[in-house]
Amino acid sequence: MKILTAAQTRQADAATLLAEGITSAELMERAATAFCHWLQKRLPAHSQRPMHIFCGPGNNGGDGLAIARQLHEAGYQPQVWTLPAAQPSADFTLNRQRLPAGLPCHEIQPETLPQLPARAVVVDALFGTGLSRPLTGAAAMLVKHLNQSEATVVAVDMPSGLLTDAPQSPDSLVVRAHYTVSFELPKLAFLLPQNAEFVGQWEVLPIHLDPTFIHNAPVDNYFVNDNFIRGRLPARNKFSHKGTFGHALLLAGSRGKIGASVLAAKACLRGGVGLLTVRTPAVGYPIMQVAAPEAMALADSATDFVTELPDLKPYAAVGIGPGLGQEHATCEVLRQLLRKTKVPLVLDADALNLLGANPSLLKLLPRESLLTPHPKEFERLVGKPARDDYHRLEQLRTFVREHGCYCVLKGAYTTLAAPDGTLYFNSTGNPGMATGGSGDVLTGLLLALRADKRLSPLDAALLGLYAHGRAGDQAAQQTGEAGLVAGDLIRFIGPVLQELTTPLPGL
Ligand SMILES: NC(=O)C1=CN([C@@H]2O[C@H](COP(=O)(O)OP(=O)(O)OC[C@H]3O[C@@H](n4cnc5c(N)ncnc54)[C@H](OP(=O)(O)O)[C@@H]3O)[C@@H](O)[C@H]2O)[C@@H](O)CC1
Ligand SMILES: Nc1ncnc2c1ncn2[C@@H]1O[C@H](COP(=O)(O)OP(=O)(O)O)[C@@H](O)[C@H]1O
Ligand SMILES: [K+]
Repeated sequence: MKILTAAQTRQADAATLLAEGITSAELMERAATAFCHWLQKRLPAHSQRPMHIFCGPGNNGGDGLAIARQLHEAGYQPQVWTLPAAQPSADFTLNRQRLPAGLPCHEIQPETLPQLPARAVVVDALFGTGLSRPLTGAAAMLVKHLNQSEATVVAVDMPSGLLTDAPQSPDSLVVRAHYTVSFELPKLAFLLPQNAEFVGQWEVLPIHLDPTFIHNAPVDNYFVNDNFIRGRLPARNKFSHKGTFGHALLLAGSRGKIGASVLAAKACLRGGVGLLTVRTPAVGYPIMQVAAPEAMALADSATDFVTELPDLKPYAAVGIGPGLGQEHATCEVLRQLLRKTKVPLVLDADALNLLGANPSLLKLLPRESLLTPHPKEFERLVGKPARDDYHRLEQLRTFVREHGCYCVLKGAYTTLAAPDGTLYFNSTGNPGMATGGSGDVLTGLLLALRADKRLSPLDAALLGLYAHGRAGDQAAQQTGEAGLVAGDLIRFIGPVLQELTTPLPGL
């Protein structure tokens, strides 16, 4: 799914009017109907909860007025509030005129702000994608009032005051919505941690914007949902053998962190690798052999950490990092690996910390390597903290372009950056996965997919992220989010990959 900018959304709007031969008021009516259906499913008219719809001067306000009329017709009793405005938009004016006589509509004044008890439902239709500057005056006063109330707030398209694809100044006022109901495609603002307190739970409803426009629109950002993933994992050929799926090498573990290597090894095996060899410090050798008998283990001559790089000839892909430690000898293993390898690399955890601490290593990074930092590891990699979440995304684009690599910034909506700077925001996963070892499982799974010669680097990375999150979602249904441990994810990798496998075409 593409993520459009605010400007592109306006163009999509215009293209739709042209392609369908409809008026902007008709498209607005469609958006309002979609919103009302969403609300009616959750809040029946007979609930009798007080409802206040706050409308701004533009088309977001126009949506609010159309929503008010439609809800009134469906038996709700909303009250409408408009901001004083010198030049409201044409569709605002039209929908203001179309309000039925029995529907109360007031202009907002400081002394007439309504009481908003906890039972009240607020529809925020003040500003959407047309926001052009921080809120001041009556709008600012109203947003403060909404944010101080205990009412349930549902934002139309955007929480008012939030910009669609750029950070606003830190002291800007923004509505804190519990729900944001938007149209057609997700907005970049919804995917960033710094906006979570404003956006709440978000959803996009289809309003059938022109598919040709969307298809042709050039974008930097994609939202990775089920549709986007379908068709990327081919079914296994009847005559395939373990060589088809590759022999992976994993360098992982140190004393006290052999568990990380076991989690990554098991995830790699469940991710469908043909063969797996794990280079483990001697202390991990018996543990690995017992915990993951399907994997071959190569014991290092050092007891506590990895100090020797095995001969790389047999391997189709190499993963390095989980539980590795940052000993000097281990750093030298990484250096040799970066120099010698000719096959895909997956780098995680301490391998990334070593890269961050040794810029000379970063220069050796082979093209198309896949790095999987969480935000702190990413900060160590680039050497300076991000000003905000938008700046971090820019740092990510710069980093992958400079190093010709793929980089996965982990967290909610884990973001994959491709070497050309395109960003892919993953839609699966849940906060239950914020538990030690989840990242090790991801490394193992990605290693398996990079060893599979049938997959492009991009498809392997997208599939790995999506399947990892989906395994987390399925695991959490059984364990609950708090009860989820990283090992639970591994059990679900196989079934999830099966679900995502492309079936034969139907007859
Ligand atoms: N394709 C779709 O998805 C569809 C989108 N639709 C809806 O249209 C919405 C976009 O409408 P929009 O372009 O009219 O912008 P909107 O957000 O109402 O604000 C613009 C007005 O606010 C003003 N203004 C701006 N900032 C301000 C400030 N800080 N303080 C005070 N005023 C400020 C600005 O004035 P100006 O900047 O010109 O001075 C202008 O008057 C979109 O979010 C969705 O709800 C649907 O109807 C149909 C399908
Ligand atoms: N709130 C969340 N929503 C979705 N996924 C999450 C969330 N928190 C963590 N995750 C996922 O869990 C994994 C955690 O990785 P990481 O921080 O490296 O953990 P560890 O180092 O303990 O293995 C990442 O894949 C991340 O995307
Ligand atoms: K709004």
